[in-house]
Amino acid sequence: MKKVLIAGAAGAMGQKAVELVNSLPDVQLTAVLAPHLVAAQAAQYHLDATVKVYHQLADIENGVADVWIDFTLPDAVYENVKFAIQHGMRPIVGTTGLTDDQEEELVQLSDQQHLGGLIAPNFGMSAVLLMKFAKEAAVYFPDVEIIEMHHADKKDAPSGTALSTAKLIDQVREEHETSPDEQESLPGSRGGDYHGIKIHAVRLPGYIAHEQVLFGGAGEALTIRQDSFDRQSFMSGVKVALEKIDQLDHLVIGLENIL
Ligand SMILES: NC(=O)C1=CN([C@@H]2O[C@H](COP(=O)(O)OP(=O)(O)OC[C@H]3O[C@@H](n4cnc5c(N)ncnc54)[C@H](OP(=O)(O)O)[C@@H]3O)[C@@H](O)[C@H]2O)C=CC1
Ligand SMILES: O=C(O)C1=N[C@H](C(=O)O)C[C@H](O)C1
Repeated sequence: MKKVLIAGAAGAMGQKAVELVNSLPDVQLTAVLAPHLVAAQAAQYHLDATVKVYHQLADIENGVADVWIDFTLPDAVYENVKFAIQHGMRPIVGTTGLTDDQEEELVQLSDQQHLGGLIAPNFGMSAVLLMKFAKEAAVYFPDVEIIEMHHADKKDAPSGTALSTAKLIDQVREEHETSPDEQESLPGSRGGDYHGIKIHAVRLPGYIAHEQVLFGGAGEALTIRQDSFDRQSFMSGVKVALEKIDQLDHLVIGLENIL
């Protein structure tokens, strides 16, 4: 039986992860890290009496779990995952906002500890396919912009998925000039800029997680779009990660690399 700790168990994604782990026969939820969850709320969050509730990293006991699932916040994820690896727990990380340097440090640390894991900016199949198709299209359409749309509570911008999409496109598209004399009469109007790829982040109630990649060519355009209408859409990816985690001998970046 694989023992699992969920960090961020009281959050929107953490609650879905608790439901998933509770539904699987060969894994057991043994602990959660949830800073503000009090004992009286445990049942409401589907945590049975055997689940240990920790409020801070320092309290977590050795051996409490084999796997660390992280759906927390951009400013917490690095310390959490470092702690997990240092204490022998294989990380499955959905939290976005890790910098390239932090990701690299965690990969090195997991190599030193001979511990595999996964960091995935998106566990949804539609987003994984969108990124794959966008990378393919960018070879033929180097002019591209990204629009991501999320719920109003999202803390980070742009989304991890949008940033990953831009990085994948950047790997394949040919060097080319963007309009050098462009001027913004309202600062920020043209969006964020990743190596010349504009990223626009929309935050509105009613949305969950959506992305469009717009390619423009001479007299034609191509739009690739994905929509996550429900957070359940991310759970099939987390389930695959749980199934494969023991076979990973490296900290893998991207769900597509374990499918
Ligand atoms: N990879 C993927 O497929 C997906 C990734 N995400 C990402 O997952 C992350 C979480 O999203 P979401 O669930 O919507 O966010 P929420 O704000 O709903 O939940 C975040 C949770 O993290 C908890 N938390 C805050 N600080 C810490 C800490 N230091 N240690 C442990 N827990 C902490 C919060 O607890 P409290 O409120 O008590 O402070 C809260 O319950 C985001 O980065 C988001 O981008 C989201 C969807 C899909
Ligand atoms: O915060 C979210 O909701 C999501 N975050 C991830 C991201 O930043 O890409 C994945 C998905 O877009 C939902």
